[in-house]
Amino acid sequence: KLVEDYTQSEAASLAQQLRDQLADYSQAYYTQDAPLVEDHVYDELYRDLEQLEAAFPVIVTNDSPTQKVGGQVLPGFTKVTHEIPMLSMGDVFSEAELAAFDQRLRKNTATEIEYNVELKIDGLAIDLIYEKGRFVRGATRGNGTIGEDITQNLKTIKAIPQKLTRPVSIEVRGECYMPKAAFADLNQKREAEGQAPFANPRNAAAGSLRQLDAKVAAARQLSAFIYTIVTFDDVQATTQSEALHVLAELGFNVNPTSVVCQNMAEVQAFIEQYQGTRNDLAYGIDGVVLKVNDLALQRQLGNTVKVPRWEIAYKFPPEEAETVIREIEWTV
Ligand SMILES: NC(=O)c1cc2c(=O)c3cc(F)ccc3oc2nc1N
Repeated sequence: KLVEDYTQSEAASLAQQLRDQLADYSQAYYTQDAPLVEDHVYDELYRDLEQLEAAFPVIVTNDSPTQKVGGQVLPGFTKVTHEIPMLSMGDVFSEAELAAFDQRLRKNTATEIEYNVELKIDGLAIDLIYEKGRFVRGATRGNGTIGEDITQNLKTIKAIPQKLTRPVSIEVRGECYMPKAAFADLNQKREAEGQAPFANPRNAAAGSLRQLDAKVAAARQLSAFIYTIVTFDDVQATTQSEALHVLAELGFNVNPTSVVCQNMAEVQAFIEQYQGTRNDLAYGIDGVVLKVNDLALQRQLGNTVKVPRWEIAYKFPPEEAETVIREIEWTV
């Protein structure tokens, strides 16, 4: 049937079927790492939806995948207030400091402690707010209390769902990053156009999210991993590892490599595993994050003015330095 042969209500219901199908396909593609259909199938359905919405503009919905790429260029970013401050993490650079963190915690708490250990994605922190399962606002950390509203740019990131698998109202946080391959492509283009290349994927991601024209941000192939549930009105979790499962069930892209460790020997094994193989990852990491797994204990330990007491980031030695040293050894 040609688009013109449909009545408006037929077009509206067909468009919604297409949107639901496309949402299932992109969710599977970005969260289960298991595409349900070939890309060309997705593209054909997407084009059908675009044609239906072009023929009947009134049927467009704001969560339609066709609306992911922003419309007008913004004059600037409006400010947003984080009701619950977005803190940064304390960090340590040696195993000794890491052991001291662990000792200090164990001294302060009567109960046993297990950690949820996660890769430290080298990107920038983002805050996402969903109302009844729909993405309504995305923001940068800013100074922790005042951030910038970058909803329009975050809507262009395929790994950030417009609609959750359940109509829950929730605030979550994660890391927006540029995959290494996208970073290499972007710098190749920039050098071909005589523009200065970005120094690293983190700067490239930050620069892309600061774009006032969402079409530019959309072209930057950004991605995101979500790692924190901020509000628990509509969802429950008692540990960080459980919270990550809940986030994945809701349709968020969650990094698959975190593990629960009972002691520092297990933490050390995780560090050694990933410090050595970080070059094989499709995204940049600059360390690992240890989090007290029990959420009630996290709340009991609380935060200092700047950082949570219940987590620490262990930073890997900078890899650039290692390669430079290796080259010098080679020439000698
Ligand atoms: N870069 C990261 O991969 C990463 C970063 C943070 C944070 O910055 C962070 C900051 C907080 F105040 C609390 C929890 C956090 O958890 C985190 N977890 C992660 N995996």
